[in-house]
Amino acid sequence: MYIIKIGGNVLDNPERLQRFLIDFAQLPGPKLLVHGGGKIASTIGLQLGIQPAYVEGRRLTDAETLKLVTMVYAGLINKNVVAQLQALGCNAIGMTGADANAIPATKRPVKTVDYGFAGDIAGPETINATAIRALLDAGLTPVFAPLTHDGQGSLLNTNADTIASVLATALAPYYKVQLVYCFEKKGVLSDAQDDDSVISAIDQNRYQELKEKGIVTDGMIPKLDNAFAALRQGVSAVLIGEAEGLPSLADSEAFSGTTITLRHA
Ligand SMILES: Nc1ncnc2c1ncn2[C@@H]1O[C@H](COP(=O)(O)OP(=O)(O)O)[C@@H](O)[C@H]1O
Ligand SMILES: CC(=O)N[C@@H](CCC(=O)OP(=O)(O)O)C(=O)O
Repeated sequence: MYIIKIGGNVLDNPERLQRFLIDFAQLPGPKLLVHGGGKIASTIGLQLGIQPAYVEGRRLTDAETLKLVTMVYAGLINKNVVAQLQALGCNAIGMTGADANAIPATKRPVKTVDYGFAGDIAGPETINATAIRALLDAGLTPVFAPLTHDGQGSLLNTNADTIASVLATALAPYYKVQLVYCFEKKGVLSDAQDDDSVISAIDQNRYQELKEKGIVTDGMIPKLDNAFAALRQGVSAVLIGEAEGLPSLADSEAFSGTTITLRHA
């Protein structure tokens, strides 16, 4: 099955999003979509007087920000993506981690930084894979917003790349899972200024090297950490590429993005 993550810079662009959803709707077999939306939440937050703040790629989520991201992720983005997929003949069902107790989490403990209502997922074993499989078996396509819950009535904000990785790992015992991170660039680049400098494959050693040289930075670090975590825990394949790359997934030769591997092939 396919687990696809779509990032905020594509969600923010109606034409690119529509093209991506057309391709996603056409993917064969069971599939699941995880969306981000950090950029849209920040833009709408600023209009409401809420300043975005991040530490190491994770948003500081105070009580007001939690309300904001709940409205934006679970409401505006999730429901519009579901409606667009319905129009394309894909029977999507919108989800957060609270729905069907799909993704329980715990509020991140305060150490040097107080992340507020940010949720940490203990591991794939805490995911309600039974409920997600029931949806897939019913022919539905779950569309996850990046929200989890603490089991005591509070939603929590969780990085969308992490949600995609943990869901892929939790479903790996039941399906041959291909996890694909789609974003606005063609893949992991060796030169941030050159869109065509895609690195075709990255293993763990190369990743260390790229990090040390400052070639891989910012949001790409948690994305790659999540990619390797998924591979180590039974996910069959992890790919990072542009949103327009979905039609090439069936043919690995045709895929022009970055393939993540544990060790060099
Ligand atoms: N070597 C690299 N190649 C491509 N993108 C990179 C690289 N290093 C850092 N990045 C940054 O990582 C970002 C993607 O991660 P993230 O901000 O989490 O976005 P999203 O969640 O939308 O996928 C890119 O927009 C880019 O700015
Ligand atoms: C805790 C945390 O950082 N949550 C993220 C969730 C959204 C997200 O991951 O969006 P992209 O995939 O578009 O970056 C945030 O609020 O930005």
